[in-house]
Amino acid sequence: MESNEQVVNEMKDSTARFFSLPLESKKTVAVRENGIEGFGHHYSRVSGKLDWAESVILVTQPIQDRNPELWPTNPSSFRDTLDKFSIEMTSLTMRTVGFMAADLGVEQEALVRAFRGRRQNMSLHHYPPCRHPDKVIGITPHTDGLGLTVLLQVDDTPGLQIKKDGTQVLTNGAYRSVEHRVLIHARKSRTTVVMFHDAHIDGMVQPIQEVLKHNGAEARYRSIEKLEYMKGHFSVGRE
Ligand SMILES: O=C(O)CCC(=O)C(=O)O
Ligand SMILES: [Fe+2]
Repeated sequence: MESNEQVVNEMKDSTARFFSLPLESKKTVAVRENGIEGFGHHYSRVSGKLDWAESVILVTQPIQDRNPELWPTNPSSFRDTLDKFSIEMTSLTMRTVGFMAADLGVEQEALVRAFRGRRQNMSLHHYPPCRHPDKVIGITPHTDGLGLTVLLQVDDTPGLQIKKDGTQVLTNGAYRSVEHRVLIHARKSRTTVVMFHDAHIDGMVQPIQEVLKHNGAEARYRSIEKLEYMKGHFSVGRE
């Protein structure tokens, strides 16, 4: 059994090695027409500045939603590492959500059940340096929209900028979804691994009843179906 530190190190190492491969190798898992998953420049729809991020987007949980043909095989252990890392991040998320429940003063289960068995997506990002950083953008301002994001920085290059608060529905605003963007460094590359954890109960995005009850508060957000919520978030979120 490997320690979680070993799994995290393997993940950092494999991600850095993958992005250092020649473009042709990376293109073996290129995003397909009308697809979302795979390797490519995912943010090129954004106008104004040149999209400088190379990314791999993958669905990692639940297992039956995976598209293994888009999972990199170089380094050869990469798929195995991705699988182990995904499990680690699920477990980290569940523990974190447990702490959040304690902080909110509700039963752990009230919050944990919104996350259990839900979708987990992964983005691997590589931001090469650019001598004219003001001409390019890593990722334009956005909020992440799903339940909880865990970010692993592979190196120490700065770039993530947090701008202002947005809102968070599940906790009725107690935890906020923060707007952020990624800027490019003039001399150093930056690599990150980002895990997005979805949360909803019975297909609805809404404040959790126990949280409202505990605070004796009115719901600050209307209940909305998961699919409607996603459409709304991602049509404005990334532009
Ligand atoms: O790479 C980063 O630092 C942040 C990436 C990010 O915000 C995202 O993928 O949503
Ligand atoms: Fe983000």
